[in-house]
Amino acid sequence: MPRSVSADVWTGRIDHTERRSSFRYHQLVERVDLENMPISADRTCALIGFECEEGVRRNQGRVGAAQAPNAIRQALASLPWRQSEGKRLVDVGNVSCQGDKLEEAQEELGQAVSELLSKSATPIILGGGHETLYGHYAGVRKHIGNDASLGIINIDAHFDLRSYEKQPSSGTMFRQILEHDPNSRYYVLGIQRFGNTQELFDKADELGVRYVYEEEMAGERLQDILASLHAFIENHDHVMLTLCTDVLNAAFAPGVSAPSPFGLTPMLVRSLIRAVAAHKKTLSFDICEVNPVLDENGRTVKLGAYLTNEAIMAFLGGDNYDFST
Ligand SMILES: N=CN[C@@H](CCC(=O)O)C(=O)O
Ligand SMILES: [Mn+2]
Ligand SMILES: [Mn+2]
Repeated sequence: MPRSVSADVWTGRIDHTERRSSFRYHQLVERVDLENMPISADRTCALIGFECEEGVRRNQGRVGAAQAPNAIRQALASLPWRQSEGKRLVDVGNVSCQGDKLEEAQEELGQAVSELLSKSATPIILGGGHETLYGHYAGVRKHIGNDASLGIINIDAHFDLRSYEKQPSSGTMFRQILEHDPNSRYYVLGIQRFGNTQELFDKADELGVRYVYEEEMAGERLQDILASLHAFIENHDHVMLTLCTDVLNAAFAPGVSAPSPFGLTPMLVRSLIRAVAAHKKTLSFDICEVNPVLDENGRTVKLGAYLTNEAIMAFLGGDNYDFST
């Protein structure tokens, strides 16, 4: 079971104590116990953190991502809450990796994600290294059953299709999934031509992975990409979305294990998140690889919080947030 976070994490500027139109996240979020959480009648997003960097460590990366869940919460706390009554945000706390027990932590996260889905809440998972995705996936698959088709959309500079023969890591998850699950398909956007070895491109082709290079995503091509994303979503029973923050240009997101000098702009990533999270087939979202230890003046954490806010707003919808067109 996740452990709840301290109330200190959810503090920030207060403009008014009662007028909802002046509320920020920290005035609205409800810290709840997953075990006792009722089935949601209202549209509800549920934050769950995954304090884990063991996958990054195993993948020879730079650790620090385990500190991201609470750092992202603190950055979210002061953002304005612009949703009408009847739209809720709950926080069920953090699952933490103990020592090198990555697989146990991923299982625990999967259990929690599946419980959230069964309570009609939309899981918003704050990673953690990108190994968070495997726990996220396990929870979604448990909830939808083995026969439903699942489209996994990854916004990432990397394929994460490495061999897991020795051990799973933050670079292996999609190969783990595709080699065991015939009903899952993988679409990754933002691939760096020189951020992946030829072996990984070959593996992507072998496993039927659909991918778009970062350099193909600028300008007018975005409309075609959004159309292809829409078609991918339509072709599956359910969809899940994962964001590997290192897909962003290193100038905007220096606080990641493997920065991308030619990465995407925040505005483009925002468009992708809005398009996918607004679709009714999309069940859940995770943000991974934010590393507060490597950050510069909190800018990656802040950007991570803003992109998480975009996902939450798109899931909850409403007059100002109808991104589904
Ligand atoms: N999560 C993925 N990480 C990348 C790291 C690449 C790098 O360190 O350059 C990968 O495994 O390919
Ligand atoms: Mn990546
Ligand atoms: Mn990744």
